[in-house]
Order: sequence, then structure tokens, then C-alpha cells
Amino acid sequence: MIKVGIVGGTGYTGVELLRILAQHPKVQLEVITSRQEAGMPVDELFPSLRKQITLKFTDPGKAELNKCDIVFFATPNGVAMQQAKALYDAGVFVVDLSADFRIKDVAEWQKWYGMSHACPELVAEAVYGLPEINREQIKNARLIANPGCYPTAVQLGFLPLIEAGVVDMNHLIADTKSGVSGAGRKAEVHALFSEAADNFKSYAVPGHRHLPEIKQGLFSIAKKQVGLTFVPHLTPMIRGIHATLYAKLTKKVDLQTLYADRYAKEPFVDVLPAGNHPETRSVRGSNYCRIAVHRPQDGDIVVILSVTDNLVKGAAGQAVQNMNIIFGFPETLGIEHVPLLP
Ligand SMILES: NC(=O)C1=CN([C@@H]2O[C@H](COP(=O)(O)OP(=O)(O)OC[C@H]3O[C@@H](n4cnc5c(N)ncnc54)[C@H](OP(=O)(O)O)[C@@H]3O)[C@@H](O)[C@H]2O)C=CC1
Ligand SMILES: CC(=O)N[C@@H](CCC(=O)OP(=O)(O)O)C(=O)O
Repeated sequence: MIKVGIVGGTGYTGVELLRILAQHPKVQLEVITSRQEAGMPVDELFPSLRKQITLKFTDPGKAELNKCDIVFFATPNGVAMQQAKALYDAGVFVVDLSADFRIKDVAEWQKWYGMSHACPELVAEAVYGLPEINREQIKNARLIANPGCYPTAVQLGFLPLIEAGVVDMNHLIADTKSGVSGAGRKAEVHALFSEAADNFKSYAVPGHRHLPEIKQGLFSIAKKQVGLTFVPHLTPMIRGIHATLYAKLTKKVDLQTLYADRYAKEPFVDVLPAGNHPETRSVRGSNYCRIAVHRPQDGDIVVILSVTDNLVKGAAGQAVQNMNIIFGFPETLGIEHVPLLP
């Protein structure tokens, strides 16, 4: 058994980690932090975890995170970068669900995140935790930068096209939609029921924080500059990411075979039969990314549909997948949940 700590156990990704890790056969939950709920039994705040978790929330200032084998940060951007170094130096593995260690260019990170980086020396050490691309590096990582929710769906969707070099890299388009839980559990006006329900809107069209993250990931595969238009939307659902991706084909290729072959051995990427339209509810509560490939009217534009649950493959599930890889557990251990329907 490995001892696990979670910093930020009351947020949506933190609670999703609790749901998953409570039933993970190799995990003993040791510390779960919250500043606001310190002293409160976890299952009192979240009755869904009754008979699963008997710990109380600990104030992060008093939490003995050093006694853990691995610590997950499910905290807002800017928190993990202040605490990761001490844990790293103490030999504790760290998985950061926030964006603190995702962007290799620290100046670029500071521009998009509007703060100084507190720990630039660890950025180069961090491994970007997208197993479908970086599995070998993750095996030896001590610090994982867990990918963002949009970047997971977008990169997995574009990956086979880019690896095969069959699309125009200057004009990629990612039209993405997220459920409201993507904004976290903190109180914000735009996430109120009366603001977000029965409504649909785009946001951050001039530039979203995930743009440099996605471009960095696609660049690492293409080895050349990527022109990407990324438009996020907020949809009146709770969980889910739906990415509609467009690219112009530059070569003839059997797209269905390309995708089926690329992901044939990936446990959490499911390429649907030709002609399918994946729905977010087909992945809800699960670690799957389901992908369908289209070429409307046999033209030269390929349309990829990629769906994930933002809290699972887009956050906590992928974080546990990374943990499994680091510790040499079967990669799917504890994260083989069947999606919830309806
Ligand atoms: N929601 C999503 O779909 C996704 C989120 N992410 C990223 O994961 C991280 C967590 O997101 P999410 O769960 O939605 O966020 P929430 O706002 O729902 O939760 C944040 C958690 O962090 C704790 N926290 C806040 N400030 C601090 C602090 N200064 N020190 C220690 N703990 C703190 C909060 O508890 P308390 O205030 O009581 O301490 C709470 O438990 C974010 O960086 C987010 O960008 C990544 C992918 C998807
Ligand atoms: C719907 C919604 O608000 N989504 C969030 C992104 C989700 C997320 O948490 O991304 P990071 O992990 O990179 O912070 C947003 O657009 O800011």
C-alpha cells in the first residue's frame, strides 16, 4: 500500500480523487486538506463517501504531507509551485492537477497566468502527464504536471493526424465545450445556476490559458510551429468536455485505420466505429476519451470529435493513471469505472 495525501480535498477535482482513491486497492489515504473545513470529517461534508473515508480534513499548514509517498495538489493555480519543492526534496512524488508546472517556458507561463513563478527550477523536472504521449517519461517522473481538461481532449483528438504528418499545421481549429464543473466549486457568479443553466456561450476567444499548453503539446509531436484557433464554450451541463476539431488534409490517408491503429493499445482511448457521434454522457464518471473521425462529403477537411469527463480523464482519473504508472501498478487499476447513464 502507498500512502497518499491530497491538498485541496473539498474542490471538485479533489473530491473526484477521493471517490477514485477510496476504492483503489493499493492506496491508503493519509492526509486530506482543506483550510475552510479543517477538523470536519470528510464523510460529513460529502455523505457519498460514508463508509469509504474515515479521515477528517486537515489544515494544509498543519498537514504532515512528508509522511506520504505521493501527494496530489488539487488546488488553484499558484499553490503547488510554493510547496512542491520541499516535498520533491523529501522524496515524495507529486502530481499537480493545476497548471503550475505544465508550461516549460516560464516567461510564457507568467504571461498567461499573471503571476511570478515561485519554483522555476522544478519546471524542467516536471513531466507532462499525458500517458498516451509520455508514458515512458512518466515511469521515471517524480513530479507530474497533470494536463488541463481541454488540453487532454484536444491533444488526444489531434495526435494521430499530427504524428502521421497528414494535415496543415498552420490552420488547426479546436471548438470546445465544457460543463460548469470545469470552473471549480468555488463561488463565482458565472457558474450560478441562474447564469449557467439554459444558456450557452463562448469565452476567452482572444486567448485562453490552455492555448499555450495545447500548442506546446502539439509542437512536441510535430516538431514545428502550430497555428491553432482555440474557442472554449460553457454549456449547461455539469460534467463533460466535447471537442470538435478541424484540420485540412494534405495527404490521402485512411483516417479510421490511422486512429484505430494509434489507439489500439491505449486502455482509455476508444476510437468509435466510422460515422459515430460520441456524447459526453458516454464517458461521464469514467476515465475514457471517446473519439470519432469524420470527413464530411469526402472533402479535404477532417472533423474529429473527442469527448471526456473533465473531472476524470481531464483531471483526477488521469492523475491516478499517472500514479499507477509511476508505482508500476497496472495502469488501469482503480480507474475502470463504467460511465454513468443517464
Ligand atoms: N474543475 C476541472 O474540471 C479541472 C480543474 N483543474 C485544475 O485543478 C485544480 C483544482 O480545481 P478544482 O477542483 O476545480 O478547484 P476548486 O475551486 O473546486 O477547489 C480548490 C481546492 O483547493 C483548496 N485551496 C484553495 N486555495 C488553497 C490554498 N491557497 N492552499 C491550499 N488549498 C487551497 C480549496 O479548499 P480550501 O479553500 O478549503 O483550502 C479546495 O479544496 C485547479 O488548478 C484547476 O485549474 C484541472 C483540470 C480540470
Ligand atoms: C468551464 C471552465 O471555466 N473551465 C476552466 C478550465 C478548466 C480548468 O480547470 O483548467 P486548468 O486545469 O488549466 O486550470 C476555464 O476555462 O478556465
